[in-house]
Amino acid sequence: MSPLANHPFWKMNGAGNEIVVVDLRASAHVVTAAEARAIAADERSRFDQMMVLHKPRTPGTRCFIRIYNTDGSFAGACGNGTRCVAWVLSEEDGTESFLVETVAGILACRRVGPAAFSVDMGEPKFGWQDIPLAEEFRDTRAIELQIGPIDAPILHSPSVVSMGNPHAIFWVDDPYAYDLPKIGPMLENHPIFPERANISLAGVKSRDHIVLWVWERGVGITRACGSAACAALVAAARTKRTGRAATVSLPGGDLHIEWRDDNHVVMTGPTEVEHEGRFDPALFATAA
Ligand SMILES: N[C@@H](CCC[C@H](N)C(=O)O)C(=O)O
Repeated sequence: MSPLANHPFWKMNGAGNEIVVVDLRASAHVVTAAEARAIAADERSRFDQMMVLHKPRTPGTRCFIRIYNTDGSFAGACGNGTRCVAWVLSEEDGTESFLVETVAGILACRRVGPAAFSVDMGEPKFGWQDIPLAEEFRDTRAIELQIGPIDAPILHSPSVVSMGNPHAIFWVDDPYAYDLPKIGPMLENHPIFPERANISLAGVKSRDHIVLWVWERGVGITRACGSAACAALVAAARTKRTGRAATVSLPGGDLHIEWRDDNHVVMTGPTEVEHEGRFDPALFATAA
């Protein structure tokens, strides 16, 4: 039987981003990529990201979180998923402010409504080696990358940012005017991104409003991406397109992003529980 069977499980979403939370704090098991893919492949547990809770690694934190994409790959950050974890932890003991940890660092979570949370997503990184990129670019506000005919590119000159995971943001008038399902995977897997990248089309509507459509690394098109919303706001502010706070409108809903003067990026948004229970052992009859 799978080591995940009978452990607590929540099927949730964060602004439409499909999230599964699994509580393995009572287990030493580390979910394999094959197990993650099997879970994502079953309608009862399909996800864009799976957030697996492990025992805390750092005193003062509630848990260490491993983040898996649909394809079984690891991710360093997941804003929408972290808000869903925050809901689980707040419901567990009634607290409304606490710390969690991912490979990207320690994140402060705060309940701001019955189903709304703010997460300090940490500090953005802009160095070409931090994104990472395969070659040096001194100004990551706009790098030399384009797609389409050389003399009439479809998209070009993206900003790149790391929020603990790699993001490329292309600036366009109408994000939905592009065939992102077709161009997304070409850009995700472009050799300039040695760890692949999340690809966003961003339409700046005002100094405090961005419309965003995202092709996520290891997933595809999603209805929302919290770390992409953070990356887009930071990149927009760096390039003087917006101020340091904005509403980011994604297909699944709005997120509020603030890039504070202490360089931390705070994301605020909704969570929703779709169903919860314990992992069904039969689900893993097929898992390798
Ligand atoms: N949807 C997430 C992003 C998850 C990770 C991303 N696909 C990656 O591989 O970096 C979010 O809300 O941030």
